[in-house]
Amino acid sequence: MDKKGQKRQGYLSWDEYFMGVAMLSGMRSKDPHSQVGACIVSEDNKILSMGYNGFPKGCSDDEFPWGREGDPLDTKYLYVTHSELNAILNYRGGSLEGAKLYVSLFPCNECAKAIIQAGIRTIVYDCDKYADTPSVIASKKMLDAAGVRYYKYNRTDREITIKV
Ligand SMILES: Nc1nc(=O)n([C@H]2C[C@H](O)[C@@H](COP(=O)(O)O)O2)cc1CO
Ligand SMILES: [Zn+2]
Repeated sequence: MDKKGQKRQGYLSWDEYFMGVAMLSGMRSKDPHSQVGACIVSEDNKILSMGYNGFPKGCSDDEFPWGREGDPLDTKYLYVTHSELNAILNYRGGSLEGAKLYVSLFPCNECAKAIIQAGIRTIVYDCDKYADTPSVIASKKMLDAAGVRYYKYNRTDREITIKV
C-alpha cells in the first residue's frame, strides 16, 4: 500500500543492483557457452567499472575461435579476456584500493592475481560452477592468503524486465 509522503517500497537492494548490472554487462558477451559479467563498486557504493568476457581490441569476434575443444590455438581459451580482468583494465580513474567486485562467475587464478594486485578487497559472486578445477582452487588459495573476502550472492529471484 502506498503511503503519502513515504518512500517507495520494493526498490532494488545494493546487491541486486550491482549483480544485476554485472549480469547485464555479461549479456554483451559473444561467448556461445559462458557469458560472464563483472561490476566494480567503490566502498561507498559507486560503480567504477564494468566488463564482460571477450577478445581483446582488434581481435575480431568473427575471426578468432569460440570453440572449447581441440588444438588449443583453435579454442577461445588462449585469446579471451575474462570479465573481471576487463573490468579492472577498463577502469581509468586511478586506484581500485578497497573496491568490491560483483561477478557472475567465480574468478579464476589469473583474475585472482589481478584482483589482489589491484587492491580489490571483496568479491560477490553468483555461480561457482568451476569450483573443483585447479584454477578456482588456486584462486581461493591466493584470495585467502591475501585476505580478500568473497561471498556468494544471495539470489532474491526478483525478475527484472527492461524493454529496450
Ligand atoms: N571467472 C571467469 N570469468 C570469465 O570471464 N570467464 C570466461 C572465459 C570464457 O570466455 C568463458 C568460460 O568458458 P567455458 O569454459 O565455460 O566455455 O568465461 C571464465 C571465468 C571462469 O573462471
Ligand atoms: Zn579469470
